[in-house]
Amino acid sequence: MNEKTTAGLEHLRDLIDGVDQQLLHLLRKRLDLVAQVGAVKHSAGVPIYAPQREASMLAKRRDEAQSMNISPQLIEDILRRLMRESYLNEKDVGFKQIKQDLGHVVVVGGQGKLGQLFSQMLVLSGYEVKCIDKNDWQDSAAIFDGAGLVIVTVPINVTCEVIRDKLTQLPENCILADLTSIKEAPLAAMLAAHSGPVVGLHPMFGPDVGSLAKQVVVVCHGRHQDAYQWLLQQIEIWGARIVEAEAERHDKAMQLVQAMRHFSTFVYGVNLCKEEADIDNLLQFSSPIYRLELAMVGRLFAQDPELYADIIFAQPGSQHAISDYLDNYRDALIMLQTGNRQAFVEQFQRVAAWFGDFAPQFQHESRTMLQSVNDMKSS
Ligand SMILES: C=C(O[C@@H]1C=C(C(=O)O)C=C[C@H]1O)C(=O)O
Repeated sequence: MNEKTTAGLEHLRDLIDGVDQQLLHLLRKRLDLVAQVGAVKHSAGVPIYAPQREASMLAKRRDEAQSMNISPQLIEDILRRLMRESYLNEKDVGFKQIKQDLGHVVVVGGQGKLGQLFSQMLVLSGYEVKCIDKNDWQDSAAIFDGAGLVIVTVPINVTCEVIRDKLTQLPENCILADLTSIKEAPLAAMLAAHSGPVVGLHPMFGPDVGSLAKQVVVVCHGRHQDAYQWLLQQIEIWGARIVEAEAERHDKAMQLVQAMRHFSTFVYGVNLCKEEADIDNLLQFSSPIYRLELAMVGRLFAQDPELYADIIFAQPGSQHAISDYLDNYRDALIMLQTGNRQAFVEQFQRVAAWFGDFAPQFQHESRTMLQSVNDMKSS
């Protein structure tokens, strides 16, 4: 490389640094505005996440980008990342308290990670929260006295037992709710233990989410919906979307969405371990999709085995879903063993037709994810 070109390059790089610094100032300005939005939302009780505003803003910026000869996807990516930052910043000012005269909240299992997250959100919304953990039952009568809401978030395998044995003496108008990832049995146990308002909740996220914006909370109605409607509204203010479901259908879906999926991820990990796969080496040869897949498998093993055992063992019906999967795996293996390439292709086409429009939609979505996996590489 000759001197002159290098000097030219250095000059351009200085200009780029200058533009990036301007970008930083603009980002600061945007974050300050978002903080103001957060304060206004807090006092008005407006949800942190505003999907319509986001959609219309993205559409306008995409159009403008197009007319400036900038890729619309580029501005969309940048704005989506900024909006994620906004949710975290808006959270700092706290949330409007929807129910002023509730009395306190008791979180049963308050030391668990999900219990801590919900306690934090409730405290950020002005509620007084008391926790009960497994060693605190001797004081429970005093803790429950005057409670307006009791949230049960203990391991699945003891949930029904705790409800049945410990939650029969709650104040009459107190709301009893649970956060268990299965719903039918805990809901029935709550309805039997308590004659006041009852609601089953299933937050469809782990405790490591930075914000509840865009997350889903499944609601299975129990009794006296009018009495706990404010709680659903409060959760919406935190940014989450409420999805109503019937307990039995929810549990059936969980056999596929959770039990079978986590189980196959578990087996994938077992297989890598038994094969003594060299992860460093695999990563070197990995495409972004493989890296993403490995990350999804690896992240399971960074978490609590008890939690996954609970989820997988929670419903007897999950065995059938998992065993059907094994049958399909075996059938597919037979195609391979018998060299039946044609059968493979035909099966593939059948499944593709069954996915229908979802297949291209998923391809599109995953492309963006894969690109960000690639962006994260630093060598
Ligand atoms: C800033 C707001 O809150 C959120 C963040 C947005 C942003 O960063 O642009 C847009 C919509 C909301 O989901 C708002 O409501 O305007």
